[in-house]
Formats: sequence, structure tokens, C-alpha cells
Amino acid sequence: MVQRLNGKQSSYRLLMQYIVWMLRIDMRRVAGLFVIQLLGSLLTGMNVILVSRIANLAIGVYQQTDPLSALFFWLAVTLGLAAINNSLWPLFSLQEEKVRLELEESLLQDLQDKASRLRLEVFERSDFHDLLGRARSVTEPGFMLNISYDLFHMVRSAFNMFTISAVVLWWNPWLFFAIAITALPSPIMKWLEVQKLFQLEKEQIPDVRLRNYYAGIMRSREAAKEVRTFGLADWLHSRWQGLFWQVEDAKFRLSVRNNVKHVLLYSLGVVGVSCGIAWCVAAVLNGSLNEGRFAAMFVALGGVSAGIRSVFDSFSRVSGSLLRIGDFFDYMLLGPEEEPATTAKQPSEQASFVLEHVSFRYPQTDRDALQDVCCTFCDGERIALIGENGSGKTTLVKLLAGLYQPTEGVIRFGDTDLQLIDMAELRRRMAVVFQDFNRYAFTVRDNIGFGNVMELQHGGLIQDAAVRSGADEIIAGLPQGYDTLLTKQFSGGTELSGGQWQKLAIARSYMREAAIAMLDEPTSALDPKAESDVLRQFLATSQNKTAFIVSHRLGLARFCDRILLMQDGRIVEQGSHDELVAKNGEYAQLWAMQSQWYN
Ligand SMILES: Nc1ncnc2c1ncn2[C@@H]1O[C@H](COP(=O)(O)OP(=O)(O)OP(=O)(O)O)[C@@H](O)[C@H]1O
Repeated sequence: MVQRLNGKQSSYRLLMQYIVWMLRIDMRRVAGLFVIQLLGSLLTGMNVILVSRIANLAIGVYQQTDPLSALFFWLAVTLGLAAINNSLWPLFSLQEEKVRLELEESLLQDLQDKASRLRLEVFERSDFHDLLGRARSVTEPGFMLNISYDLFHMVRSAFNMFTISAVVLWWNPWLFFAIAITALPSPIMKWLEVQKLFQLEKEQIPDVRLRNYYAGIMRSREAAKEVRTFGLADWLHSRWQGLFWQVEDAKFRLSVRNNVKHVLLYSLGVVGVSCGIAWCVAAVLNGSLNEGRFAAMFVALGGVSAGIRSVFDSFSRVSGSLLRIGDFFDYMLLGPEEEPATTAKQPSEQASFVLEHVSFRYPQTDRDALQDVCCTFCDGERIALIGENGSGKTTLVKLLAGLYQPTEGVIRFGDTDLQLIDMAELRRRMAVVFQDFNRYAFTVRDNIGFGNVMELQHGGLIQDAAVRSGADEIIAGLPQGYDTLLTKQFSGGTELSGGQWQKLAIARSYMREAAIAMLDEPTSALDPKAESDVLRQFLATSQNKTAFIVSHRLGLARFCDRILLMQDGRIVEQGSHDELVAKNGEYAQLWAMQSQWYN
């Protein structure tokens, strides 16, 4: 089961986590950004006081009670400070851009590292893909741009608001509270809306993923053949369209409701500021407020209201982004992970496996793919796994390769529980060809060399692997030989047939001198000659190896030391070919059935 270690976290905790994380990435630059913010805001606050001073001086000059030079002096000071304030922002933007890029890179790296550590069972769960989809949205270009911009904007607006508020509070505290109370409901509403939108988007993620899946099929080169042959385009489009509007309509309805509320609450804020200005006018008329202070109050009242809105608007956007970052942190705490090499045990030299009452059920299914399997595979033994489709052969191979853990029972490698073994080390001793092997859109050299990435530059080894798998003849006919790009997605590439790809996958497994070989239907796409070459090669190279081969070709199985016949996740018969034929059971019937085509 997917373990998520933390529950819903408060915005405050997430904000702290985010700030700590930013500081961890580039403490010097992040601290520098805060200092620039602080300076800029102090300058903005001073500006309000200077406006008051200049207005009073202008009146004084007009009434000839103050000298013109004093007015020019304070005007020069104000302009000077404004110039300093303005020059801070290009500096701020450059620093911010760098911090943002560093954050984005770190996010992507963390996301990818985590995915490579998670156990494969986790990938089988749909809720994992929902969470991954939400966590990935954090790494979209622009997300970091917005959150860091909003965060710094919030800090800057808060500094501005505090300095302007301090001025108004000092001159008239009641006026300040009246403006604050009328200005607050609108941004608080916005904050609540952000939470609702996040919740809605979270619920919509499975539909959005499905919608993207439909779109992906319509765009995919691989699917294009069937989409056209079976005329699926209209059906896919109508499904995609239905989901598109279902998702977007729900968001639009929420947006309409929010906008109506906003208009009402914003008007309340305007009423607050208007009342404040009316109060100032009355104070000027009754002589309790001089003209200079009136001018400054006029600026400051609007400033307080706009400041409160600006702080809370940025806060709403930051908290919305933090909720998404929260998904990212949740994702980073997912488990279970593979055993870290530092705590894991070294695998024994003897490549033997013991399965004790092993059952396995894929996550989110209600049926065991393997049921109570008990078996021993000795060092150097060659095993053929046969059985009808869905009987559990591939699942058994995946468990032996340590890719999945049994849901019940234990698999031992040598004497040690496979779960406790350093899998990276054990996998270095394994050569595996999966039934659904990867077709990398890279060069032939890479496609073979990935079997032993440390030897990717070792041309001789790659050529040798190609010769053993029979891929060398294909490569000789390619335009750039081993450097041919195997994809039509990028320019200059080419494409191979299914069987040719399979030969490359087999060559990949020959890249390491492995003590354990696992081949899951390695010849399903090969022509008879190629199949016979590959099987001969397998029998020759698997001498003294612990080897497992999954195949429906019983002709091959007869050359293995032991055959395991599987049915419904159980081993129903096992023994050598001769023993099983003599037993005259299921295997004997299958053998008779297949051999009749060759008689
Ligand atoms: N990823 C998965 N999630 C859920 N169920 C799965 C998954 N993979 C396989 N199964 C189920 O597990 C059972 C065993 O599948 P497995 O692939 O091991 O069969 P197999 O014997 O290798 O079949 P085949 O000969 O068709 O390759 C089947 O019932 C299958 O439907």
C-alpha cells in the first residue's frame, strides 16, 4: 500500500518548509532578496512622509513663509530616493530569476530521484499517478516564477502596508481600523476561493489525466495506425471533448460565483476609503488637519486599502501555490522505497532462490497473481516457465528480479531475504530481457550499451553483444551503423521492425557477464531462423548460470534442467521434460498438442 507519511499540512508549515528549502538551495541570494525587499519598502514608507513635507513646503513657499531652496532640497531628496528605489528592482529581478531557476532544477531533480527510488508496486496504483500529476504541476515552467514572485511581492506589499499603516495609525488610529475592516473581506474571500479551486482541481485530476490520455492517443504515432483503421478518431474526440467541458465548466461556474462575491466585497472597500477621505475633508474644513497632511493622508488612505488587498491577494496566490507544493512534499514522503544500499546486505555468490509460500497481488486488484508458491532454484539451474496466458510466469520473474515484493511469504536469495539485499548489487549480476522491453529513441549503440551503462563507450563489447544476439546483420544495413538514431521523432532517425528491436533487447542483456539470466518470451517476434539462433545462443551461454526463460515454445523447454508449468498463479507441475511426459499430465497434453503440428 502507498504510505503517505504526512497528512494535510497548514499553510504556515508549508511556507516554512518552502523557505527552508529555498535557503538550503541558495542562502546568500535568498537573504539578499529579502534585504532588497526591506530596503525598497522602507523607501516607499519614507515617500509618504516626504509627500506630506513637500506639500506643506509648497504651501509655505506660496505663502512666502518657507524658502524655495528648502522645497528644492526635499524634492531632490525625494527624487534621489525614488531613483535608488527604482534601481533596486532590476537587481532584484536578476537575483530572483537565478533563485527561481535553481529552485526549478532542484524540484525536478528531487522528483526524478524519488521516482527512481520508489518500489514498483507504487507505480501500479492510480492514486500514485494522481498525486504524481499534481506534484508535477509544481515543476511546470512558470510555477516557480509565480510562487517566488508572489512570495516576494507579498513580503514587499506587507512592508509597504506596514509603513503606510504606521503613518495613518500615528495620525488617526480609528481611521486606520475603519479602512482595514472594510478592505479585509474581499481578500479573505479570495483566500477561501483559492482553497476551493485547489480542492476542485484535486478532484478533477483523474478526469484531467483521462482527458490527456485521449489526446495522447489522437496524437501518437504508434496509435495512428489503429485509430485510422478502426475509425476511432471521432469517438476519441467526443470523449475528450466531453471531459474537457466537464472539467472546465465546473471551474467556470466556480469562477462566476467568485466574481459576483468580489464585486460586492470590493465595493465595501471603496466605501471605506471614501468615508476616510470624507473625514479628512471635514477635518480640513474644521481646521484640525493642515493641507500638507491632507495631501499625505489622501495618498496614504488609498495606500492602506490597496496595501491590504495587495498583501492578501499575494497571500492567497502563495497559499494556493503552497497547497500544490504540499502535494509535492507529500509525494516526496511516499513509500515504500527500495532498501538503501547502506543498510542492505550484500548478495551471496551462490545464485540460488528459495520461495516459501509466496503469494503476490498487484495493488488495487482483488485477485492473487501468484498463490502460495513454494519452490527452490539451485545455483546454475536452467528453468523454463511455461503455462497459459495470465498464469503468473512474468509476475514470478519480476518477483525474482526483486522488482516487486511478495504480499505473503518470503523469497530468499542464498540465505537472505531478497527484501534486505542490496538490489543494485544483485541487479549488476542479472541479465534480463523483459517481455515489454523498452525501445529507446537513442542510437543503436545506446540501445545495446544500456545493458551495462559503465561500458557504454566500450565499442568492442557492444559489437560482441550484437553478434551474439544476431543484431549485427541488422546494424550493418543501417545508414550510420551503431550511431544510427532509432526513432522518427527526431531528425535523421530510422525505425526498426518488431523482431529487429527484440534482437537489440537481447543484445542489451548480453552486455554483462551475469550469473543470473531472465528472459521473458525473448523470441516472440523473431523469425524461425533468428529464434533458433537466439535459443542456441541462450543454451550455450546459460551453462553454469541460474537461468529462467519464459516461453510458449515447449521445444525449448525440453532443453532446460527443469520445467515449471503454471496455472492460475500456482505451480501445478514441475520436473524435466522426460519426467513430465512420463507423468502424462497437463504438460504431456500440451507437448502432444504442440508436437502434432511438426509431425
Ligand atoms: N500490472 C498489473 N496489475 C494488475 N494485474 C496484473 C498486472 N500484470 C499482470 N496482472 C495480472 O496478473 C496475472 C498474471 O499475469 P502475468 O503477466 O504474470 O501472466 P503470464 O503468465 O506472464 O501471461 P502471458 O503468457 O500472457 O505473458 C494475470 O491475471 C494478469 O491479469
